[in-house]
Amino acid sequence: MKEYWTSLASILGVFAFCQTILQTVFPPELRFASAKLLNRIFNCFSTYCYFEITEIDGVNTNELYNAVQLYLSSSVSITGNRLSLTRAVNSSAFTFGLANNDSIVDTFNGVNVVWEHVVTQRNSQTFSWRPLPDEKRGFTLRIKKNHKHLILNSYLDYIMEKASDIRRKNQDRLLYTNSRGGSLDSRGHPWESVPFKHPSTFDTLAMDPEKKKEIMEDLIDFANGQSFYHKTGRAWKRGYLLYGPPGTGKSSMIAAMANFLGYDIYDLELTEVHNNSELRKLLMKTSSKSIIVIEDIDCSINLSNRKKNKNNGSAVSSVNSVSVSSRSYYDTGVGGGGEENGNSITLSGLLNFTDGLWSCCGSERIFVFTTNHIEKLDPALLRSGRMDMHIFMSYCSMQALKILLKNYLGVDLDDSVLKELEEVIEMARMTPADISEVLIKNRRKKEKAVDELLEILKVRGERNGKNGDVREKDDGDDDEEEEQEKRALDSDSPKQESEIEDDCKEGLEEEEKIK
Ligand SMILES: Nc1ncnc2c1ncn2[C@@H]1O[C@H](COP(=O)(O)OP(=O)(O)OP(=O)(O)O)[C@@H](O)[C@H]1O
Ligand SMILES: [Mg+2]
Repeated sequence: MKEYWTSLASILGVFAFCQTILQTVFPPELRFASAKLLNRIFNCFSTYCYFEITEIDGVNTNELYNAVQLYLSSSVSITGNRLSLTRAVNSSAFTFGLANNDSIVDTFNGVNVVWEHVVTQRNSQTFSWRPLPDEKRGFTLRIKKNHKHLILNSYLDYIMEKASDIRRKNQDRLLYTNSRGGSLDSRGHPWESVPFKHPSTFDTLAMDPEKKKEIMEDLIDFANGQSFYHKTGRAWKRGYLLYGPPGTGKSSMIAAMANFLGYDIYDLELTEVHNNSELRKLLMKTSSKSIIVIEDIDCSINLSNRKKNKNNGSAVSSVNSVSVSSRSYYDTGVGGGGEENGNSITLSGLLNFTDGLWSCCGSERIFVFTTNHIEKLDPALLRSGRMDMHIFMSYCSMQALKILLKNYLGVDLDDSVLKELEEVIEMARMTPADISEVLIKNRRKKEKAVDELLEILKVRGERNGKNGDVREKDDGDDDEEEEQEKRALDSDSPKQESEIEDDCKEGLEEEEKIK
């Protein structure tokens, strides 16, 4: 041991001596190069190697830095003496961290490594096309050279995995939005986030239990399907289309999905996206284990079917255009849309977003589109691979009503009352949103709630019966669902503008009636 210390002292002595010689002998312009050379020589004799993990890697935020920070936060909270303590805006969780320029020893597979948190002031003259934080932060990992190949890769994988576990467990899941348009924040992110705290779950969701079970199983299969997707050569992603009248629980279903899987939500506001490349950049900045949502896809953008040019008898696909709603509904951009004007995204851009090469630049991602009018969507958008599962959110059925009664009033009703409700529920065509309003209003007086609900259902049922806009009971929701989908999927031929106009009017009239 004594010999070891003696040789170490002599090496350091030689190093200091060489540096002094350099300072005095070499002119200042050569000093930097000679110091670098000396460092290299010293590194050859050192038994350690060092890895710098900077917070910002060129122009992008370094995911590994965030992962290390989170990973170390779990161990420093137990072992550290001097800790930094942070709480992100709108977050309910405190995060421990290594204090600036402090270090900690970690052990992996019996090997000790040292992490140092290095914080320096950023040179104010550094040129950057976007604002950078004042401080330059990074972690330095020190590993013995002979352990490097043994642990480095598996250790980093382990850190990434552990960090995402911690993130999911400790941190609030996040709801991201692109409301800032395409502009980036100081860390290079186009998305803004807030903690996601929607209380909707599959338990609170009122819908047919069989259908609910099917969706839950599909989600579980997806989340556990890494090896399956790999084996079959498919990108690990899945698309769900939720369609049905307003107030039937489409947004609630998305929240329930996110809560069920523990995923973040990216709520993509298409009207804020200016062109295809911006759409691609947004996609690239989404993380794995997330749900990417485009709500009311038929309203936020103007979808024209893939127009077929019937000239010369041949069906040629022309401009596949999706114009943002800042333009008029009927200004579909045909012939004039596209990326050229710099202010519209094209249908092919949207299709590639969901199923192109770029769509798999991350993994384990779910796309959810919602619409009140499935028939207005281009069949290309609905095909399997893009929207793998089409889920019809229907008016309140008896099964769904039972769930609402249980959740809102906390009671199982008598068979006689249930029978009365069953007789009128289908004909009334009320949405779960309408029904829950009645129940919320009277939640302290349960009997009154049921009486009032029965009354309203009867009145609505009679009115619908008189208007004749409800088919026979046995014609039910399934048929409606099938018919809507069939219409949407069969509509390969383009709609005339007059047809679109009729659709739109019909939709508005229907919504008025529902209200
Ligand atoms: N199936 C349902 N189960 C439980 N609650 C529901 C359901 N549908 C609607 N609700 C209630 O109604 C409210 C509105 O529902 P939600 O926003 O999910 O409807 P939506 O289908 O997304 O409507 P829109 O098409 O207008 O966006 C929710 O806050 C929820 O409380
Ligand atoms: Mg909604």
